[in-house]
Amino acid sequence: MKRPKLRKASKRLTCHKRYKIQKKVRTEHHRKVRKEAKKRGRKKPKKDPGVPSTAPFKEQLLREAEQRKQRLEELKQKQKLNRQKEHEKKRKLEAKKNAKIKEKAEGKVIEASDVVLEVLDARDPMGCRCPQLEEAVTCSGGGKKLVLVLNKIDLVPKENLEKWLNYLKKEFPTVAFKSATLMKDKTLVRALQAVFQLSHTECLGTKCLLKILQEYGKTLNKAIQVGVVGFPNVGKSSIINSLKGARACNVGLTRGVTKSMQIVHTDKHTKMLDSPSIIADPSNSALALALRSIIDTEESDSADLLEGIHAILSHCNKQQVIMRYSIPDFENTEEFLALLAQKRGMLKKGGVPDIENITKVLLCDWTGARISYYSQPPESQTLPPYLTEDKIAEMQECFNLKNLEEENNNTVQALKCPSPANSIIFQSAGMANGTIVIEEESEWENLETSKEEETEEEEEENFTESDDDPDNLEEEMDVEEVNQGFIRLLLPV
Ligand SMILES: Nc1nc2c(ncn2[C@@H]2O[C@H](COP(=O)(O)OP(=O)(O)OP(=O)(O)O)[C@@H](O)[C@H]2O)c(=O)[nH]1
Repeated sequence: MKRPKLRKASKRLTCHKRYKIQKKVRTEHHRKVRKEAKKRGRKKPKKDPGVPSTAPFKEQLLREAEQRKQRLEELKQKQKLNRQKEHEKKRKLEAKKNAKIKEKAEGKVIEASDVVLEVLDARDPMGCRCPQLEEAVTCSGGGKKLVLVLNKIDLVPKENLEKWLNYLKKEFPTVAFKSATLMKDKTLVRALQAVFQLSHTECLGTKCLLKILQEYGKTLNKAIQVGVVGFPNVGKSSIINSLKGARACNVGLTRGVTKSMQIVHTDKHTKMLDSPSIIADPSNSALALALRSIIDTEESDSADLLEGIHAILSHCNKQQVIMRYSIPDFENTEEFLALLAQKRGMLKKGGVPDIENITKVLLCDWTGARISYYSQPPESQTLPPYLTEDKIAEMQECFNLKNLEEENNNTVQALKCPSPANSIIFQSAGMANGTIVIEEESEWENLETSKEEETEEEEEENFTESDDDPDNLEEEMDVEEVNQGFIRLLLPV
């Protein structure tokens, strides 16, 4: 009797049959791949077999090939030169355009102001001075005054600051200033100011600056307009905010935050005019362009940015740079950037250092609020050609210079400064040529708000400002630091 089938028949094949099928699949696949490659055309370039040694006129053929190669290279070189020439032409055209706008725009801010505050970064005061601006104010007639505001004094050693104050006061009345850099969340700021007296919110020199402006207003017997002018990121808006005691103007790590002219009333008799920064002239040195020009994240040429970093590094003490950034010794700028990108975790796919981004971050760092470096004033006082002894006396007239010196001394005493050992020595490139560019049709934007509007704005600000906004990065970091400090202080020790 036949046994009933309990299970399904097994699908097992003999090895011979299985290998045969596998081989067939493989050859089919190869055939298909070859066919497709043939359809697409050859991908690999054919290897040049060279000239066989038996060929007649071999030497002549080789010479001709060499000549062809040379001609091709010459052509490439020519094209490169042409491109460079065009680039240069474009730059010159832009400079001319800026110079044309300058005549009108410069007139606008200077014309509108009774006093012009030229804001200088205390780390490189000479590099922030713009001869075109100083000449325009001192030679404008009409009794306009120019006052230098030495801002970011918290980033240079005390002795260096004193040297600069001594140097600059011989040319223009100079005020030492430290702006309040934490002015985002006003409620938090007020609370912290009241409880912990945090240095970020603390500004120094406000009393002194307001006093000299008010005194000048009194001598003129009218409300005065004060133009705040300077290169990008020197702290123009921060100074106005500090004088106002509130965040009236936008402040940011990136350069060129202020895009239009703005009016802020600090008191009944003083109107501050915040203006977009002076545009550095393309004829400036690479160092001046690196520190004083606006970095456009989309348009800036990465070769120019790299040249900028190279210029900064070559004007610094290498050992101090290595210590400041805690990186190993480096041979050149590219290596420095690669090491720093690795240290900061700025890597692209495959762990490749993101040189482009680290370059931009670094350039912002050098005009921002963190890196401490300092330059020395010139050994002897040489007046710029537009500044005579008479002009100096005219600029100092109506100001109580003795009082100003005392106030500056008080500011210096109250200041917490980095020691020279924690600061990088830097060699300035000297004054930077520039033009004040404001669009012809641009109007003054009145930022004066009523108290109610201010509180509304405040609430809105706290909700609308994106946490990811790179412009607010620093302020965010500060808030975070503050919060951490806050928590630390609240925790039991
Ligand atoms: N440490 C320190 N940082 C400051 C001081 N003043 C301003 N800053 C910082 O410098 C950066 C630039 O300040 P802004 O007030 O935006 O400078 P600005 O000149 O108005 O800049 P633009 O609008 O780009 O021309 C910001 O990150 C500020 O927080 C200061 O006295 N000390």
